Amino acid sequence: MNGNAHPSIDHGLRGLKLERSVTPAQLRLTRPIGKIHEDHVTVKKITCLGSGFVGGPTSAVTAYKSNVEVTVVDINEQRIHAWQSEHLPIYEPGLQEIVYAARDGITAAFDDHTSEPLLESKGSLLSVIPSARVSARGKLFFSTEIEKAIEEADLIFVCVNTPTKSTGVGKGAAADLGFVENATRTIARVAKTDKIVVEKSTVPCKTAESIRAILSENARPGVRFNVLSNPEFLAEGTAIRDLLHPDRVIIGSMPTAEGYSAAASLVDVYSQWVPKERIITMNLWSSELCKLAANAMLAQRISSVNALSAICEVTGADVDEVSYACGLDSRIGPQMLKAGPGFGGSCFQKDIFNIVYLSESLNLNEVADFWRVIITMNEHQKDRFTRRIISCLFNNLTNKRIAVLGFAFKKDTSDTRESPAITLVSNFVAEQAHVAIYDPKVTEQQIWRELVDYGGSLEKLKLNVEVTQSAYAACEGADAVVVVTEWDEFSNKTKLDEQVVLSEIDPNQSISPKRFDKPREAHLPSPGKTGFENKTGGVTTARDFQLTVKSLAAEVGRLDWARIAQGMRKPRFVFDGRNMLDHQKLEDLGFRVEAIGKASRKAKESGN
Ligand SMILES: NC(=O)C1=CN([C@@H]2O[C@H](COP(=O)(O)OP(=O)(O)OC[C@H]3O[C@@H](n4cnc5c(N)ncnc54)[C@H](O)[C@@H]3O)[C@@H](O)[C@H]2O)C=CC1
Ligand SMILES: O=C(O)[C@H]1O[C@H](OP(=O)(O)OP(=O)(O)OC[C@H]2O[C@@H](n3ccc(=O)[nH]c3=O)[C@H](O)[C@@H]2O)[C@H](O)[C@@H](O)[C@@H]1O
Repeated sequence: MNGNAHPSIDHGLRGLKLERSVTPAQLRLTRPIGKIHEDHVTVKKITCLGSGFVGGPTSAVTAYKSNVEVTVVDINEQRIHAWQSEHLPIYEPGLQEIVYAARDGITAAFDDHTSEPLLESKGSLLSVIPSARVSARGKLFFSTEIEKAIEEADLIFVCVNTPTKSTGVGKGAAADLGFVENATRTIARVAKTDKIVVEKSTVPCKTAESIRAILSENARPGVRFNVLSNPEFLAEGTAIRDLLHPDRVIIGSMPTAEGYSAAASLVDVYSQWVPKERIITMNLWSSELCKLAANAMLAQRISSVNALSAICEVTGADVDEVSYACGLDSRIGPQMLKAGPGFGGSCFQKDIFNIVYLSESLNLNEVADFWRVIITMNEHQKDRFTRRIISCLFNNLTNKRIAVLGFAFKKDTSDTRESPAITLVSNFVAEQAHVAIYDPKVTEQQIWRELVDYGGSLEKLKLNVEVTQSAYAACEGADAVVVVTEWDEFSNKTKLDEQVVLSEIDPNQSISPKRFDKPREAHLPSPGKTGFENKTGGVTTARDFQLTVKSLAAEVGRLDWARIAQGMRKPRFVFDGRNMLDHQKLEDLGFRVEAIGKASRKAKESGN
């Protein structure tokens, strides 16, 4: 066997003809994880370094679903204290329920049939069932004692941040690996027994080589480390679902007996809740690169559809119809084709820069240019949206009040990193508008922090920006409402539409909740014939779907757009940055609606 190849991959691919008819699923099945290493350590205790958007939810689900005890530590003690409390430091649907179960032993608030948390988009079920607390202790711990937690663990997840470098060589492009290096050095210094070190943070290809070097050079005598790559693919807002039902789990190891043995130990942990055919083993460098590759490809789809949205706005084509039609091609698929104000979040931009920098370092300049255009397009989308707003508002924003609905980079998360809202608000302020911001989950402090980081002093910002506690307060007296984040509560689509969808469903049929998100009822595929798979690739039962719809129907506080209309200055503009609103209904209420990827009123009036 080739000494550099992983046997499980070689076994699978040897003799396999890669014809178009070979589906990814078939390819996966050719990599039998069961064959990897019989003789390996059974993991009893995991320590996770980093309690952020990945470390927290990943640890909670691991503790909840497996028989392993998980301790999460962080250099940010405040964050750990929040994880130990009733007010978790991040918002993610279902997270609170899973943490309460795994940390405190609470057993209620779970679906009787699936044993999964009943996910709600508003509030926590636990608030209505305080008596659900039981005395049994959970398997999830949050601690500030980093060294003790490292010492006790068999396996260590490294889930620390890897932001884009802001100074020095590679500034603005290369990943800052300082946090990974510090974490690695702490492990090397503290560990008194052998450890499996799992790189979960997203890192440039070949980082595991540096981690291995630091660990082996600094290890105490007799202590051995095994480094694995196990990138995380969860998306914020659906993190719990993604962790419970991942499309795939990737585990990269060194092509040595020790490497395979370490991989087998981690496979054992995941196989307690992930089907074996979804756990893929491969070499370390493929594993590191496939994470960057997945993000770059996903971001590329969004920039592609956003580029098309610009053409739609001028021609009168409708971007929702175009992307829906493209998504029906099974080779393209329906996900990540929603036009918007530009992608945000902590990873897409950072990881594309990462690939750009890697390509340039390898003297692959055309390759670097190819990936860089995705970011250029993203910036262009935010700029285009700003210009459209200015143009509609008679080329003048001075002293006009703009209500910005949503500040998080997407719905169902409190995360604001790289949110398009930051750029849009800053652009409006530069035009001397008065901006009123409302977001249901982002704190006022966080909004100020982002705006100050983007540029500007807090004192000056406060002259032109206010953060309100309700959407109505933000919209009162406004000249325009700009919907930036697609929070369900901003929707004016009736629950009746949802019930119609529900009534079409045969309860015995396996269907997907995703169709619920389709932009128009007329676009819904006929139930049971074509049903989309959900993001995790799994389908859910009609019963689960009905539960989802029921909990949505029970949701309180959808915006009353008639009330908003009453308080606004005329003409009343709504800029729908997410194509989430029923435009006809808004127009009936006297709004002028402009939306991404839809012909502007001006273009329509001039007959385009
Ligand atoms: N946010 C996301 O949706 C996803 C992020 N990732 C990747 O996962 C990694 C972590 O991302 P997030 O959780 O979003 O970052 P985050 O910034 O929310 O959390 C990272 C945490 O690590 C802590 N930390 C830093 N150095 C430490 C050390 N030496 N010991 C203990 N704790 C330490 C920080 O204080 C921070 O709380 C990044 O590489 C990111 O690219 C991967 C998939 C999804
Ligand atoms: O490495 C990461 O951090 C993660 O990055 C993304 O997850 P995330 O950034 O949390 O959220 P996405 O749902 O991918 O959305 C990213 C941005 O794209 C935008 N988007 C998404 C989908 C779409 O169709 N259109 C669109 O504009 C969202 O509004 C958001 O601003 C990937 O989806 C995850 O698989 C990956 O693990």
